[in-house]
Amino acid sequence: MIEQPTRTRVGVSIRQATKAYGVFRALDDVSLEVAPSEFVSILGPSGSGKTTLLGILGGFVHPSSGSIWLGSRDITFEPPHKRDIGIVFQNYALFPHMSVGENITFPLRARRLPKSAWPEKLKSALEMVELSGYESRKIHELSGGQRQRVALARAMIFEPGLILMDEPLSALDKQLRENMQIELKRLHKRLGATIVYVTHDQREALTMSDRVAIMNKGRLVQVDTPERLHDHPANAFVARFIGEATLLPVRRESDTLVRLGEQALATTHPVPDGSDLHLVVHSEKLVVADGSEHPASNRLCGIVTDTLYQGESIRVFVKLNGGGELSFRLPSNHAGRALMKSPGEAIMLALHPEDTVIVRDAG
Ligand SMILES: Nc1ncnc2c1ncn2[C@@H]1O[C@H](COP(=O)(O)OP(=O)(O)OP(=O)(O)O)[C@@H](O)[C@H]1O
Repeated sequence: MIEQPTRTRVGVSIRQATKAYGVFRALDDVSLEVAPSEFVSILGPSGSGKTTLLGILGGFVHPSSGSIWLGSRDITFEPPHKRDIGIVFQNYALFPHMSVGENITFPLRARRLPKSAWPEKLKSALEMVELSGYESRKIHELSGGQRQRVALARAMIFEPGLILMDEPLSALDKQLRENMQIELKRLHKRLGATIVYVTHDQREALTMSDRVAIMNKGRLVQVDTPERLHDHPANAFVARFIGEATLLPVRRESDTLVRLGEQALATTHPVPDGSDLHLVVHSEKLVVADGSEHPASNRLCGIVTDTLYQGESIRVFVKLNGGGELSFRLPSNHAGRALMKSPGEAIMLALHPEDTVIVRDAG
């Protein structure tokens, strides 16, 4: 394994960037600071502006206003090849007629680095992605995961200050994709490169990133650690987008109390002001109330409407007595099955006040 101590670790700063196409704003006043060595994912629904944001970082899209900084350098008007940025695309964009070695050293050729410096750089790039000995192979002789690693080595060989990735794993099957997520995360830890990663897969973003930036309609809605995003979404849009959550309308009673129908629910988190409030119920935070739950837990009563076997878990759908529906999961093991109810049976669920999260509507 090779460390790359020579790598310049720089942060990137997007300042009040807007991209307008006529009256439509693909990006609307977006500011984002990515720290040196940080891994930040951009996550959002289709058309929310992720690729546009990556494009203005890479220099393929010119912002209508605002500026882009790489460390202390204003790169807003620099062409892509002068930006010191490595890019990995979804389809890898490898040259099929070239060998692995020729593909990886391509950026050195493009940058006119003396040929005498290539072998050493190629050797460490191959070691970095664990493909030593593959330099003569043709691209079509590689697996999807290996191709992805070649693309990564090619993006990293010139030691760029910033690496941009646009859905780089989306063409891989589920198993390989999950392995590559872990591999990429390890690689990032080892190399300390600054990475901005676009994905529409929330699980991928939560798994890999130091922070995730959630986009909607050209704007950043929340930029936070995966844990904060999941457990403390800024609003109903983020709550619906992250994790498996049901949102139920509630009324504010006090700073620590809301009402769901006639049922009072306590929370340890300050209840936001306003009349458009929702309780965020993540299925994994609900437990069947069987006496073993925390005594301060909120209780939700209802009738089981359906059960769905999903391999590692059983998803149980419940119609609440006060109106509203939600689902929760039981592990598909002996203990889980012991708590199972059949459709038509009454059930009581417990939700700890710390897991009782209230958000405002997206607004
Ligand atoms: N050249 C263009 N002219 C006009 N509108 C554009 C142009 N490029 C992008 N857009 C619009 O800007 C919005 C954001 O597009 P963008 O490609 O950044 O979204 P995205 O979040 O990457 O979506 P996806 O996940 O589908 O790739 C979309 O509504 C798109 O139609």
